[in-house]
Amino acid sequence: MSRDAQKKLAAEKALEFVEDGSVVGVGTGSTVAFFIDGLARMKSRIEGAVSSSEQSTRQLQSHGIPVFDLNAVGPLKLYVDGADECDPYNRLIKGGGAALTREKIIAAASDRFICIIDEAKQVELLGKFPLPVEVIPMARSHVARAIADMDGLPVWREGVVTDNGNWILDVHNWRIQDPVGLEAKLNQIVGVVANGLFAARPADEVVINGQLRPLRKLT
Ligand SMILES: O=C[C@H](O)[C@H](O)[C@H](O)COP(=O)(O)O
Repeated sequence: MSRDAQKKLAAEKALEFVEDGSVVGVGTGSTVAFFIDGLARMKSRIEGAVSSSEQSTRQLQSHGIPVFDLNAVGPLKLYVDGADECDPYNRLIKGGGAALTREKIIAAASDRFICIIDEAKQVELLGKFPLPVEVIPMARSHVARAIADMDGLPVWREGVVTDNGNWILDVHNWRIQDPVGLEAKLNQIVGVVANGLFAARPADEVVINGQLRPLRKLT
């Protein structure tokens, strides 16, 4: 099956968990684009969506799906989003599309986070995909030096400005043994807005090959 077919299959499975009358949290990316197209088919059954990016907002609105401010709707029952990497414990690297901060906010504000991926995103250890870190522009060099001190190799994603007006450093060279620890450590660097590790709040379920994989507890 092609990667696009796998993405579509995952998106279609996630649609089964959208409740009538609900406001759905919507992520960003090529996998979520299939989910939004599916959501359009059932738009009369939902109240609307909270969007994690300008890109997703445009797609939702082009289908006539109302987009709400998170502050106006409170905690969400369901958030659906893709990922760049996923480990066996549903911990993720996200932010390949620079939407990590808003994605993390919506994931935190949702009861249930279903992550939709294709097989190529599955890894044993996170870090082959460079870890995106959103930084306040004036702090770029400061944050880069702090990351270099942690043996990371930060590369500025030049030309990219996030929806929040910030910049992205992509960190190469890390094989991430302790995702929860690294996520917290990066958040301590002054000038970091958010990092693309979703480990403290992993996905509750991952949809892969059309199957829902529940959270596997760390022993
Ligand atoms: O910033 C972007 C998001 O974290 C996406 O969820 C992630 O990059 C996966 O995108 P795609 O479904 O296009 O591979």
